[in-house]
Amino acid sequence: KEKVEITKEQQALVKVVVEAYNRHQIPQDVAKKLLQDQYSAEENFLLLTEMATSQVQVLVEFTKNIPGFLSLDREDQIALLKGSAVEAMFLRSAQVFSKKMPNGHTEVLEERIRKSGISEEFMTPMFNFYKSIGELHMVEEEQALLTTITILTPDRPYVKDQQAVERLQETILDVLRKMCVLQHPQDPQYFARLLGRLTELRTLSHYHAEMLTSWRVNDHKFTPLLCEIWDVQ
Ligand SMILES: CCOC(=O)[C@H]1CN(C(=O)c2ccc(F)c(F)c2)CC(C)(C)c2c1[nH]c1ccccc21
Repeated sequence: KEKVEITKEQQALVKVVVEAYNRHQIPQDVAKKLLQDQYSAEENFLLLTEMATSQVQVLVEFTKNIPGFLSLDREDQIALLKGSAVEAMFLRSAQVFSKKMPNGHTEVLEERIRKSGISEEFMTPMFNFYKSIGELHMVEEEQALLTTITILTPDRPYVKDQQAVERLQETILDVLRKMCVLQHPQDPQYFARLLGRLTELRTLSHYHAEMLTSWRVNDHKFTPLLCEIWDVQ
């Protein structure tokens, strides 16, 4: 039985990433606002765009704290951010959605999200993904490292030095794999299941591109930052 142990520098790496991840939490107040009152679809949509805009700002701040990220080529940093923004949004959404809420709140939240002018066809895969993330009961280290792995995906469009990104991603994958073995000794497949979620995430981000076209049709407004990061208009 191979003795799995996390080295001192790996512990330091996890500490930096988790602290950054927790420091850059989305203010939960948007979710609370959505839960508070019954708004119109337009108001719900506006709340969601506010939530997405602040999440992008949070994402940029978070990536600066990923060890090695700022030493990557500047244009590659942008390519990684742009390429992972939607996936990071859905990962964060899933984490917000699967947070323990007073009973009945999750259903209300789901119903409010459904009534925000988004076509029904995207809701099913989206909520299925949230459920599959929720079922993993990830600890915050796993959430932070999984988000980091998503950001450090080497094969995003326009990334020039993929090897440099791969080296960084491998460092994170290695410590996450060890943590999963230590954290879930009874479930040797846990690490594989975590990575399987990243595949589901990519599918969701394809749906998101289609969602955008349907929103444009109903002339929904987006913030300049969202237009930039989501390639809208
Ligand atoms: C963490 C940042 O996440 C977002 O901003 C998501 C939030 N999304 C959620 O399902 C969601 C999850 C938990 C909540 F508590 C909540 F309130 C929403 C997904 C989506 C509906 C597709 C969306 C978001 N922003 C938009 C802007 C315009 C249109 C659509 C969205």
